[in-house]
Amino acid sequence: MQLGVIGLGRMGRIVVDRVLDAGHDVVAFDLSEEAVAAAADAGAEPADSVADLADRLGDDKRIWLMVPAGDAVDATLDDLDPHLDEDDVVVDGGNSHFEKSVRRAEACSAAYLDCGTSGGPAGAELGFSLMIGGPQWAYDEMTPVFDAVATGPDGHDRMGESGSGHYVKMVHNGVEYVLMQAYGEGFELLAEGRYDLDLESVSRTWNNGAVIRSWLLELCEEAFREEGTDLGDVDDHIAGGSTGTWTVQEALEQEVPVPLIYQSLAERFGSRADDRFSRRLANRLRYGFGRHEVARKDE
Ligand SMILES: NC(=O)C1=CN([C@@H]2O[C@H](COP(=O)(O)OP(=O)(O)OC[C@H]3O[C@@H](n4cnc5c(N)ncnc54)[C@H](O)[C@@H]3O)[C@@H](O)[C@H]2O)C=CC1
Ligand SMILES: O=C(CO)[C@H](O)[C@H](O)COP(=O)(O)O
Repeated sequence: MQLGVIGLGRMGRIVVDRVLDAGHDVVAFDLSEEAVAAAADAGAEPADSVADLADRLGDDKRIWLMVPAGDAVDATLDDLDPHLDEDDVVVDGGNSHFEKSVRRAEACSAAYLDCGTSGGPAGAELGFSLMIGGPQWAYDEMTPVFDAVATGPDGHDRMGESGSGHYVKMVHNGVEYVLMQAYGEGFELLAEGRYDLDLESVSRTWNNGAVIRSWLLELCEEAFREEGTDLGDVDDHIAGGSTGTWTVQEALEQEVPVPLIYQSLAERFGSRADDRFSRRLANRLRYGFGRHEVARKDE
């Protein structure tokens, strides 16, 4: 099969390499000329625009988008659409909002598959977990590519109709936030608690047979090994949060209680301010109701 890949960053480059390794052909485009040149060095055919990529693919185009979610997806689809027809297939492998994917599928001249991708850069060797939504025929058509990009045939499946792939990935990310928060709280208690513990040793021991072993726990072990048991100079600021926000918004709309996911998201937001208004007000209110001394900033 011949696959066009648009977006050759951390994730798109892995798609290129794994598809080439499986014996398929790849035509590659990115706004970054360096990224295109690097993909060409790896064996892909370089394209210098979206239109050029489409021309090089010929009939029955199979195209994988791995650009940042949002405007970049729409801009790419705007450029691509005049070159597409109903026999073509476009996969969006990024973290797009599922409702946008539904709208894009309706507007796209080709069959459109929304594909939640999990595994991060470690997927270069292991392969990804792929959660796919959209027409069955298009999923079947792309199966050789999904087999190559995923861990194998069990590493991908069609979740259902359009939007369902990105919906499942959105919830996956909400779960990811909670697991990170749970490990974080446990290790914080161990770090601040009664015993002088080596947290790399704790996580390594837990990773070997414990009920709570997992890949995220392996990444905790790696973090303590590389940063030290006190995490060295790693800041207490957590970036990101869009997919967790969408999960909470959807849970509110569906009236499904997800307190742990919300709490984990709130912890992220809280990490971005050292000077919380709510804490300052609570400090002052204790004076109001109890005449407790107000701690002042210059004290
Ligand atoms: N990094 C990760 O661990 C994961 C990322 N994702 C998702 O995969 C998508 C890609 O992520 P990364 O590869 O990490 O991002 P990245 O920032 O490493 O790469 C994005 C690439 O897209 C290119 N690009 C941007 N706009 C473009 C356009 N209009 N046309 C062509 N190329 C364009 C950039 O030049 C860059 O090379 C995002 O939606 C992200 O949320 C999903 C799962 C895991
Ligand atoms: O999807 C992912 C992992 O599964 C990506 O790493 C994503 O970039 C995480 O973003 P955020 O922390 O903002 O939710």
